[in-house]
Amino acid sequence: MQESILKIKHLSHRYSSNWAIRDINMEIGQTGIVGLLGSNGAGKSTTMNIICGALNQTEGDVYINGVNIKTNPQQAKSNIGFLPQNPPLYMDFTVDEYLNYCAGLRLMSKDSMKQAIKDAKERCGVEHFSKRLIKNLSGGYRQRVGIAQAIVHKPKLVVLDEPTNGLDPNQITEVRALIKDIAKDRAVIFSSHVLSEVQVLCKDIKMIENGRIVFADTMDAFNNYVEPHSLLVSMENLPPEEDLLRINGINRVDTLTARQARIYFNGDQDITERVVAASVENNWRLREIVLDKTSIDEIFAQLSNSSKQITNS
Ligand SMILES: Nc1ncnc2c1ncn2[C@@H]1O[C@H](COP(=O)(O)OP(=O)(O)OP(=O)(O)O)[C@@H](O)[C@H]1O
Repeated sequence: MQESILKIKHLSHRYSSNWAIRDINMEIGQTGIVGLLGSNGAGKSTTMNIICGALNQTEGDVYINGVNIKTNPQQAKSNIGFLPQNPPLYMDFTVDEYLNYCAGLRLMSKDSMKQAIKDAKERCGVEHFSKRLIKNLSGGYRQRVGIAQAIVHKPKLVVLDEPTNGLDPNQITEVRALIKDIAKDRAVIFSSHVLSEVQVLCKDIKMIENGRIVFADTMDAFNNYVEPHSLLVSMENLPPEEDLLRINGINRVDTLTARQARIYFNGDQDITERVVAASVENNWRLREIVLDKTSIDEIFAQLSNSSKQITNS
């Protein structure tokens, strides 16, 4: 079996007296995108900084392609590309100067550097700005340059800390497409506090809250978990609860007002169609039907409270 590109064992970190992360375990494969989702202060940056060797952990181990980053940092880091939350861009460098400098830091040979920089620029769509000063690029293009420095040495693992933060909607779409593209032939782990972003990009999700992993599974499993199980209806002729309970799949009804009820169902999303059909058939005069979507804050609260520690990754 192929070695996982990233393995984290019992990772904990304490800043002075406060634990920022506690007992984090995870393992990710050689390709695909993994999303690290967490609210502000959850511990995403701390985890990523340790994975990339930018911060020395208090406890636990991180292996990059089987190599322990603490005991063998140079070899482990050769397989990592990192875009920190505040990209380390030099505003007075041109794109070419900056990427040359970064390739040098990666100890690339002069011979391989030229082609590698050309490849990274092409991949990130910045080749036409090669001679432009970074300070004269838009936010989206600066982020592309940040990603180009993270892939210039062709690492097997790319770590991106909130890569779309602060970008406008078009730039976000472009950077997401770029992330998808670079993940075709390597593993990418990126952090975000935006659930929809993780949903559109990732095959696996790790949710971190208060420094602990509270959910780790596939995106499909997560979507199942957060699927709505209740809906709100408003009807001119709201029927008695027992009539609504006769609709297949409904297991509870709370009448809220003379015209409004909350209906609980078994998770089968076709329920809305059946409610609409029953309403038409019985002249209940449906005015509104809304699925109760769980907000990201509620999901975090639920997962943190139930301490759902799934570590089957
Ligand atoms: N250098 C530091 N010294 C002391 N405490 C820190 C330091 N860096 C982070 N923390 C604390 O550690 C916890 C985790 O922070 P971290 O930056 O890892 O979270 P995050 O999920 O990346 O949040 P954000 O999205 O706001 O960056 C927070 O409580 C934060 O205040």
